[in-house]
Amino acid sequence: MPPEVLIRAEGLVKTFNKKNSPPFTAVAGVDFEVRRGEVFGFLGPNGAGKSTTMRMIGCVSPVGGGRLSLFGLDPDTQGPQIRARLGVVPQEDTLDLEMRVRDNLHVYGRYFGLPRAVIRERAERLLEFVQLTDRAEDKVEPLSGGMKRRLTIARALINEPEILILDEPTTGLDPQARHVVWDRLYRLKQQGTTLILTTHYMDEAEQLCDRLVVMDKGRIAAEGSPRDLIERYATRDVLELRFPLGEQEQAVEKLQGLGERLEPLPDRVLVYADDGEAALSEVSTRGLEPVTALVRRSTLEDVFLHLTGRTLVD
Ligand SMILES: Nc1ncnc2c1ncn2[C@@H]1O[C@H](COP(=O)(O)OP(=O)(O)OP(=O)(O)O)[C@@H](O)[C@H]1O
Repeated sequence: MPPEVLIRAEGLVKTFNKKNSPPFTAVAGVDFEVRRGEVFGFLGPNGAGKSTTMRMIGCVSPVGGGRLSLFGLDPDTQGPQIRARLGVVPQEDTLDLEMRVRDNLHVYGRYFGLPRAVIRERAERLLEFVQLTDRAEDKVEPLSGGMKRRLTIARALINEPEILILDEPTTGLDPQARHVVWDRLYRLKQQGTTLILTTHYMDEAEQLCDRLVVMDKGRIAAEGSPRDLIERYATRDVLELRFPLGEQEQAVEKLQGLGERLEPLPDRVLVYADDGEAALSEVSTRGLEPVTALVRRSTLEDVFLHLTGRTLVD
């Protein structure tokens, strides 16, 4: 049996009316399905419409047009029933900084109307899960960014949600803290929780997502697994060449026809070729002397560049 579809969006739209300016469409008709047990990602740069889409999924912002259903329910009329089955980790931490770590979980449990004994048991289990047991009695304020993010994740799990929604879960964290968060999210997936996340980090999308949509300017540019997308929209290798100041334009002329595609960026030229090493030796055959030359595998960043002509992080 194919996995159950938990979220279905068809032609989903969100338009904001702003004073003294024309209406702005942040989400311009997107279609996607999220299946039980998968990690589904929205990858795109700032302003692509990811958070706006998440807010509609989280039933905190009304659907502006098209259709959206979660668990077969309608967010317009059945928001509370849906919210009871969701966990939400917003982009900005909204923890109570003056409160102790453990109390942040207890307050949330009471918000969901859970019995005290259940809250106590779950809070301890979740603190253990996010590795904050030894900080349970501390105030939230002095915790590191990574700890706060983990506590927000624990808080979002207090109602044992079927779907956990994470809006940019590791933005602003240092590399080590990001890896700890990724590890916990991976564990949740193994335990069967469906995860939806937004990110503008291609490494995060590649590490975590089973499937993702590439979003740009309110639209979906492509959909698939990270591997599918790379196979479909990029070559196996990329050769990155940097030339002395002012010499790139001339070099690009000499590079014409090399590999499948050339992508001149302000500070370097990308040569898309399945065999990067062979392309590199052709560079010197053509009499070019780059300052640096690097052969690497294609990533989702290359997919995004191909689809939109821009890099993910400006
Ligand atoms: N309440 C609002 N009123 C007016 N415009 C809005 C509102 N919310 C979002 N927008 C606009 O909609 C566009 C999409 O924003 P959104 O936050 O969904 O993008 P995003 O892909 O999540 O990017 P980010 O990574 O910056 O959160 C932006 O241009 C934003 O300014």
